[in-house]
Amino acid sequence: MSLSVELRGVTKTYGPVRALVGVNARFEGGRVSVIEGANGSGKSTLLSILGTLARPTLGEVDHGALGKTNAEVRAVLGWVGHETLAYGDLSGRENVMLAAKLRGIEAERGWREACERFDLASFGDRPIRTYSRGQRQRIAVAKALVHAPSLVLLDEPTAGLDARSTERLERVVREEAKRGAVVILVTHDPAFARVGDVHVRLERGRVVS
Ligand SMILES: Nc1ncnc2c1ncn2[C@@H]1O[C@H](COP(=O)(O)OP(=O)(O)OP(=O)(O)O)[C@@H](O)[C@H]1O
Repeated sequence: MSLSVELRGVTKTYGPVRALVGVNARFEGGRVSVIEGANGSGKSTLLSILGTLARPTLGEVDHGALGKTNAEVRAVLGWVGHETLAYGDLSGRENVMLAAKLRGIEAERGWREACERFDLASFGDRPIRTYSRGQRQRIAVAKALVHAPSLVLLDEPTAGLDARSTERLERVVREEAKRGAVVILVTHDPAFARVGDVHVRLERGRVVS
């Protein structure tokens, strides 16, 4: 069954601020969708609503076969937000293995695959608190994808990445879509945005294309 997420008339307000206004959009599995727009246009808010991490003030979100309840959707969610959540005293390897275990994946296999995919071997055994920003980001993405999630939501995933890591991430993002996942990302990087099959542009909380 093909996967999708659909928003119908989604509005999100924070007090007097209208972060999203009547958004209708459908995101299909097997494609990479890129959300674009200026600072404050509502991109992160949209991603949080798609990931069940925020609730719309008005309107509906239909996750279809991804799940009916928030818990069901979160079980198949791979999320990278602005803060890279990781245990600083544990190594990258331990962080990825823990994420794998929590998701019911065999930890060693989870690490091996992540290590190959994101080239983590050279720093994987050091504590995360000693990492550079880009190294942290690579671990964050590796952790998010360790369970082959069906819904992949990435908020500025190239933050801190060098050209080589950005290219690697582009390949990974395509692979995730190829296996059928709904992949939606936010980026300010025009070169990386070309990974998108579909582009959704927000202006002051409204979809303009
Ligand atoms: N928790 C919050 N409380 C109050 N206002 C908020 C909150 N979160 C977001 N906003 C406001 O909602 C609007 C949309 O914010 P959002 O973070 O979705 O924008 P964005 O397009 O992701 O921006 P950026 O490109 O800067 O990351 C902004 O005006 C922001 O100030």
